[in-house]
Amino acid sequence: MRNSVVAIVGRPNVGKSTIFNRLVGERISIVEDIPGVTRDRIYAQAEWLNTRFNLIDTGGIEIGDEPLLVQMREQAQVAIDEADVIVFIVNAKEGITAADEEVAKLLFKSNKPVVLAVNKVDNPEMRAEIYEYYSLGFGEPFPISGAHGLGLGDLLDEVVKHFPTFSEEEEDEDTIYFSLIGRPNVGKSSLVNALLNEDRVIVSDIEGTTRDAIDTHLKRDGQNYVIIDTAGMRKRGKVYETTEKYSVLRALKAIERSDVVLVLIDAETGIREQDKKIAGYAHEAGRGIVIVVNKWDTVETDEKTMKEYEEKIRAHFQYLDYAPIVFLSAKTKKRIHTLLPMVKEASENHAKRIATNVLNDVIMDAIAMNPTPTVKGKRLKVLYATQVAVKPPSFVVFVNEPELMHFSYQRFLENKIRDAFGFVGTPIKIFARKRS
Ligand SMILES: Nc1nc2c(ncn2[C@@H]2O[C@H](COP(=O)(O)OP(=O)(O)OP(=O)(O)O)[C@@H](O)[C@H]2O)c(=O)[nH]1
Ligand SMILES: Nc1nc2c(ncn2[C@@H]2O[C@H](COP(=O)(O)OP(=O)(O)OP(=O)(O)O)[C@@H](O)[C@H]2O)c(=O)[nH]1
Repeated sequence: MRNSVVAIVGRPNVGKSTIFNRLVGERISIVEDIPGVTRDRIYAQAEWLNTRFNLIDTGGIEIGDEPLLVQMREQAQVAIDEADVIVFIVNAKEGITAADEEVAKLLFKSNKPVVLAVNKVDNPEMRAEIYEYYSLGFGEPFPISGAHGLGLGDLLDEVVKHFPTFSEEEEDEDTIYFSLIGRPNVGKSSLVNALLNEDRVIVSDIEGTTRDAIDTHLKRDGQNYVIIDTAGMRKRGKVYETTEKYSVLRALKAIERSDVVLVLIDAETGIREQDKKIAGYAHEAGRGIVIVVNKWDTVETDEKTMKEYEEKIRAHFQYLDYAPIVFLSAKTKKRIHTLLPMVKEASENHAKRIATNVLNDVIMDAIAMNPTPTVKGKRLKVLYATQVAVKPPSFVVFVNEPELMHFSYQRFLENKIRDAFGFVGTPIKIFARKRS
């Protein structure tokens, strides 16, 4: 089941980023610090009343040096195309401007649910002034103050009311959903085509669950696969679709629905900053990951090349140490046949459950080998561990004092779990919880 998507739209300086950060703030600060990922983000997960949703700050999508009105039209269009609910923000200190009216017109025509928020209403006296905003045609305006965190609860209550309901059957448990992400030109479409040509049994191209996402079905060795959003990958045209931020946004949506994400790297041009950013998102989302080095045909190879390239990747993507690397060529189809089995393995590991008794045997052996650390005279005691979730496999380790579980010891336990159960291709999560 996918999360609903909420997009924030409004003129520059109305407070979009302030509100975005308020709504997702805590989540952003708890995620691991992966270089380039947390900075200037326009997309994040948020939660309200136990409902998770994805939030887009369209203000972060800047389209070259187009004039303001064009920028705003494009941003509104992103919201209309991508979101289930749009939060339209205006500035109480400035009243309704011509640009507000222009955007309002576009949003109005789209028939998407729009919730109007009047920002910078920093004190109760100002609430009386919000009535002029009824004229924008979106019903009751919600007075908020992003800076002071006022009115956001009422606003979210209204937003959540408009979420569509998604049926659970949308996704088939026995099918492996995967997506290909990577910089423009790394060969995503070529690789999809290569996979399809190799497998004659293409079921069909059917309309995906999200608007204009086309899922491609294929079957190989009795296993069903769906490649997500291959249409989105091919689509080009609208001005905003050529911006880097927007292509990241597209990748994020595909990641959201994937069991496994193929992170493509171009062997010809090497690893770039943007590769790390994209891979970081996939890791953060907790999906299975396979790193694919495409265009391997362009590299002069001897017996050491692959090993050296692998070391380079490991150094650049340290947090992806669990991801297998496949070197191939979409063009010559060299080693293409190794890809789907790898995707399958990653997917199986991503969904794997370990019985509690077996898990505890491994943990206790690990502790016997490398006793728990002592911090300021207090020793960490591990009582027992249990797997609490799959996709990705998540473990809770019950301990006397969670603060005594140092990062390095947690890492040690993670490695032991990996050694014992072989979680190739999937991140795993470990949480220390108090139990006396
Ligand atoms: N008084 C007041 N100021 C606010 C409030 N919310 C945001 N601001 C201020 O408004 C200015 C613009 O806020 P941003 O969040 O950067 O606005 P934005 O819409 O993301 O702007 P762009 O990135 O240019 O599109 C900043 O100086 C904020 O501190 C608020 O509720 N009250
Ligand atoms: N030599 C070589 N060229 C390749 C390979 N795979 C793709 N290419 C070429 O790389 C270029 C880009 O390939 P695409 O498949 O369009 O790349 P993409 O990632 O889908 O690109 P965008 O749609 O822009 O995101 C094309 O000219 C391909 O022919 C490969 O394995 N070897």
